[in-house]
Amino acid sequence: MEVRARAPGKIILTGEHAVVHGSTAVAAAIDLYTHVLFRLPSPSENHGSVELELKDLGLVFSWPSLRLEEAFREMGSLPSTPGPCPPDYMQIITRLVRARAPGKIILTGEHAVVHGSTAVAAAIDLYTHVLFRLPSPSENHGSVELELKDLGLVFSWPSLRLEEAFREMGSLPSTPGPCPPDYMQIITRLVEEKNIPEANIALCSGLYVFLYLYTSIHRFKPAIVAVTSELPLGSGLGSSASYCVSLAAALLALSDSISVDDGKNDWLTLEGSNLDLVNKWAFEGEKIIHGKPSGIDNAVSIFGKVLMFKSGDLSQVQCTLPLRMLVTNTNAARNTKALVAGVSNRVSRHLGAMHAVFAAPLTLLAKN
Ligand SMILES: Nc1ncnc2c1ncn2[C@@H]1O[C@H](COP(=O)(O)OP(=O)(O)O)[C@@H](O)[C@H]1O
Ligand SMILES: C[C@@](O)(CCOP(=O)(O)O)CC(=O)O
Repeated sequence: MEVRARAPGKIILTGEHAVVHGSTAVAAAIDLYTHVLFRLPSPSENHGSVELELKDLGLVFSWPSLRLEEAFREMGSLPSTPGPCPPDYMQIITRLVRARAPGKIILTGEHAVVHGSTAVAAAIDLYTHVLFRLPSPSENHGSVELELKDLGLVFSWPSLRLEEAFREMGSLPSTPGPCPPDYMQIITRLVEEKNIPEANIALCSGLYVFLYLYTSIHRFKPAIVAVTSELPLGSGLGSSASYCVSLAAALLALSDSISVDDGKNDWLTLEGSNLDLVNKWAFEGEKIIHGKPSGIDNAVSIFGKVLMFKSGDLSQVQCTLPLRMLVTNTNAARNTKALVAGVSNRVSRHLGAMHAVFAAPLTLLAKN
């Protein structure tokens, strides 16, 4: 069964805007139409979804019928006569996820941990928050938008532009792994197009991470992602890891890769394989920002509490008393990627001396 409908556009000859306030307007239909073709799938199509093809934009959206049924189950009854869209209905339609992940403080073993030594780190109660939402139908939003709220910056890539840019890649990654060089080249180009001022150049790596995670998990689907952080950026408190973790968690929560319980309004704590998946993606993000991270920052941001970490293995440190720490922000700008590379350079020149330095804090730990 198939139905086609069309309806024309209009031109307002006089009274535009005034008409909103009760004045008279004169308008005429024009002979440009929007066409809708609506068809029920044939039995052989084995089609269990509601599919929307926005042909002019080359976009297809599909919602499995079972998914819709599950999402709207909490609504007592669904509207069936024309009326304003009820707010709870709109919330289900727009789909919105908030995720947050904490920063960290490394108590001992910073840098040494990159070279296989043990480090001890604790999560702190300052968070990066990510809000990820799919636009409502009325927003007419054909872009992937990233709002960095604290910095007052908005970056937007039209979905069609992303699709065109990535067309040359055979297949896009969909499981966590290092960003392939040709993928990174395309991402770099997409960020360069934004002409980021020199003062904000450190942000570029955060944008690379965003585009890598977003396109790997959600391809080119239009969406709005807003980031805010309680952490100072680039001050050693792990803002990059908490950015990567909260971003990965928010993106995965609205994907098919992990399922979260929609029914609850409170914060959910991810567990088990879901947590591991977020950790893997976040670590790939950290690699983009830091070059060769140890993985301690994302591990602490993911698992919380106080952790002892060595070459990817971690164990929880039992603390019976609440830890109170006084942290001072020196406001001295630093670049973790360059520092990590600098230490590696020193290790290659003075191996013995550097290993003695790395081992010293552990001797202290062992004595206490
Ligand atoms: N809230 C955020 N918004 C955008 N980018 C962020 C945010 N937090 C961290 N980043 C990214 O992480 C980088 C800071 O990482 P890094 O230099 O390792 O410092 P930190 O010690 O805070 O982790 C920023 O330059 C940016 O690329
Ligand atoms: C220097 C290092 O030990 C920690 C980096 O932490 P931060 O991103 O500067 O907060 C590097 C690492 O462990 O990957």
